[in-house]
Amino acid sequence: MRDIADTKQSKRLSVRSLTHSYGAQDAIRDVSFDIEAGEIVALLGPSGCGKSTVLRAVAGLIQPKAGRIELGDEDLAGVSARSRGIGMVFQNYALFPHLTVAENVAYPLACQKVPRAERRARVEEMLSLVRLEGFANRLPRELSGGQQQRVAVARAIAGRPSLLLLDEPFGALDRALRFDLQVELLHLQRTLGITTLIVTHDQEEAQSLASRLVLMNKGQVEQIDTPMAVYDRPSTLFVNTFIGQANLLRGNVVRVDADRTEIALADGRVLHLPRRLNFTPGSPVAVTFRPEELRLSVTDGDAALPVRVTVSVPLGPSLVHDLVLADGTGLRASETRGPFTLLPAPSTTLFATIDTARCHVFPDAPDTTA
Ligand SMILES: Nc1ncnc2c1ncn2[C@@H]1O[C@H](COP(=O)(O)OP(=O)(O)OP(=O)(O)O)[C@@H](O)[C@H]1O
Repeated sequence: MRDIADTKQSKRLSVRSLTHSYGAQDAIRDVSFDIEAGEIVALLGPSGCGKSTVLRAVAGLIQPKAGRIELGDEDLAGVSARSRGIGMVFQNYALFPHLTVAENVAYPLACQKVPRAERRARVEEMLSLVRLEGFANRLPRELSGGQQQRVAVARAIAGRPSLLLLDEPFGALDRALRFDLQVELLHLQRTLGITTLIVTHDQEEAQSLASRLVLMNKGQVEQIDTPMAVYDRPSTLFVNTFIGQANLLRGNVVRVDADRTEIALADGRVLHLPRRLNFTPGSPVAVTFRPEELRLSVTDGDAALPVRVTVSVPLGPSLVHDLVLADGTGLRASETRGPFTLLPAPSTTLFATIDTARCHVFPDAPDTTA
């Protein structure tokens, strides 16, 4: 372990204005982000948003139409995939089926012409890192899915890459195993300090592994921030609705004062937000708020919205309520469950108050909706 940790040569990855198209349609446009040496960053976004295209370009598997990729001080434009010093683990990046576990892990070392004795020592070290010491002579088909992915990780890091690329590495595994492997990967990544880019469409995976997220939508970057910042301070409506759960109400700005903004909702009720927002009166807006930012009461209040309970579900320590407004708009509220919390009966009418200090407001143009 000390051997590899001491000789790590993690490098900073810099991606600038990366653009690529397959045929006439742009797959990614003007994508820029950096990963500091030793950092783990997740590319996150819905299916088809261009995550794998970015990864393939970084790996050297496709030649991007425009943009610049640098690893350390080196521009990767003219560097072949093999010579980039990058380790890769893909969801379906199959192990060589006819080679044993040890031979699979040794493969990149053989390509690098590492002497046989050193190769053997390195394979042992890698298998111990991924906790597969006793499995060296097995064939891949004699391993479980999780064990196979561990071998794939061992193979990817055996060549001491300066960058590790992971594309949905645990996508094929069940939830519990996925979690175990995520924890192991995080430990491994921290031990070795390898600069890592992970692609996933699973936001929990991204949030639990990465120090920063690159949120992509329709081929473009929407926000780059820490997991907490993208949740608390989403910069676009897409990010707000993609990360975590968000309720959405449409309305129009009716008045903007120095310290408050009034928004008329579709049903005529007016929300008073305790801050000045940068909208002109008349602007159509989308108001969003998390389920935990909606408070329910049995009595009507000043700015409360009457809601009908569809269903209330206890989820561990929380109680989640699905609600519907008179115009049919669905809302979700969640509250911490106490020993005396009662489940409201379906169809009960309650009054919902939005935490207007915490809700977000975005321009409501068709192209900003998720
Ligand atoms: N080889 C290809 N030929 C043509 N179009 C492609 C090719 N690969 C990807 N695309 C298209 O480019 C866009 C981006 O695809 P990409 O695979 O990068 O998305 P993704 O975010 O990784 O999706 P997923 O999460 O489903 O893997 C999509 O519209 C996809 O259909």
